[in-house]
Amino acid sequence: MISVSEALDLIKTHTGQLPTVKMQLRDSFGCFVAEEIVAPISLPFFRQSAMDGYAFRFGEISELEIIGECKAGDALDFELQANQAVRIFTGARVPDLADTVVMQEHVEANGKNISILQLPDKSANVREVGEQIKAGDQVLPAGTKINESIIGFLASFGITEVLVFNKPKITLIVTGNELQEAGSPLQPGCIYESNAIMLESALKSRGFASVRILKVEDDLEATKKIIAEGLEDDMLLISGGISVGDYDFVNAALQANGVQEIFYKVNQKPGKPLWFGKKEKTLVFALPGNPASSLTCFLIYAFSALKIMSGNPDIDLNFQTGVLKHRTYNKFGKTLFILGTEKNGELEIYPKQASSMLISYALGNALVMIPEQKEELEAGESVQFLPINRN
Ligand SMILES: Nc1nc2c(c(=O)[nH]1)N[C@H]1C(S)=C(S)[C@@H](COP(=O)(O)OP(=O)(O)OC[C@H]3O[C@@H](n4cnc5c(N)ncnc54)[C@H](O)[C@@H]3O)O[C@H]1N2
Ligand code: MOO
Repeated sequence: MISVSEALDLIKTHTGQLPTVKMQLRDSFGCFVAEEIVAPISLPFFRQSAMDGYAFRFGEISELEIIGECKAGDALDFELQANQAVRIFTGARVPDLADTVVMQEHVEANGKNISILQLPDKSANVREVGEQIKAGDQVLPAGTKINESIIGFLASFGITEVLVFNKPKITLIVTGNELQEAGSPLQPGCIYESNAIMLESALKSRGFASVRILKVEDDLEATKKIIAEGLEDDMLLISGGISVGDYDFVNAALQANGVQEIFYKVNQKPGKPLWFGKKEKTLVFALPGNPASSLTCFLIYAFSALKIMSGNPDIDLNFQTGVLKHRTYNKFGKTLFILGTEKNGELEIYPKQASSMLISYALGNALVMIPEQKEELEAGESVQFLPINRN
């Protein structure tokens, strides 16, 4: 059985970035920029007043004659003399011959004249051309993730579309005869289905909004058919049916669909029977059905692949180091993923850790990784953890 790091390396080897696409700026939130963006214009594009007040030529004279008015959106210019001022408003074009704006609170207005009561510094309250950024300068390097601030900044250049890596389209197939939808009392032998909504939320909260959910009974022919449908998308996630029972049909159905197996089973707990494969552009992760196994395999493996596909340059799992609050055991000779809470770098591990349970996942904020060769860890020993459930 391969190790966690071997599995991650195989995923990296077999996963590529999706093609780039020109996307409308308004739709680009969370996408990764595929090429450097340079400023098409300088910002500000023209000299602007930063205050409501009066534009004038800085000098000795404090009594000024108002010769006109310029409000935001006007394209006017004025031939200003040293003893003249223009009434001006925030965002309006500053006359070429004016170099300073005095805010209106600092003058006394007497009809067509003003007296400056408090002289500002020379050049005060004038936003110069290119003060923020000059035409041709770099706005963003390739690989930047687009957020709301960036969308606002790009919009201020008049940019309406950006070249980004496409976001993967994902199909999630949920298998299992025992799975019942919420809304009616549980039937004998059944459980409420919870992996679909959990994985859908995990995807959506990480910016992967294109998720189609399909459900199938434990039946080989039906599983083959639904997998063929799921293979249309960039990633196929399958929950359950990947173990060795007589009613686990996913492995056989993947093979029947010509999906190439890259690995099956990782030396870890939970999530041992993870299956990873590929058919043409589609990556397939068959996640073990136990809820904690499914989520762990999603967080460690499927999410790593999604990051690569979407052009995220930060493809590593961002493990952090913390110290254990209690002695902890690993009796399995496998990499153990266990849940706990982390506070100021100290990790308290929950007592209930099982692949069938979500209780510790739901309460925890840290997925702690215990290496396979470690049988016993002392209180105070350092371990790696992945922050989870933080926002
Ligand atoms: N003889 C062996 N049996 C099992 C082995 C093994 O090596 N030899 N491995 C065990 C491990 S480890 C895991 S993990 C599970 C994985 O099984 P499957 O991927 O085939 O999953 P299922 O059998 O379909 O379901 C397992 C478990 O999870 C519940 N489940 C499934 N889907 C959902 C869902 N959508 N929502 C909520 N709960 C779900 C299901 O009812 C089962 O209880 O295999 C072990 N067996
Ligand atoms: O690998 Mo399974 O997830 O231990 O129950």
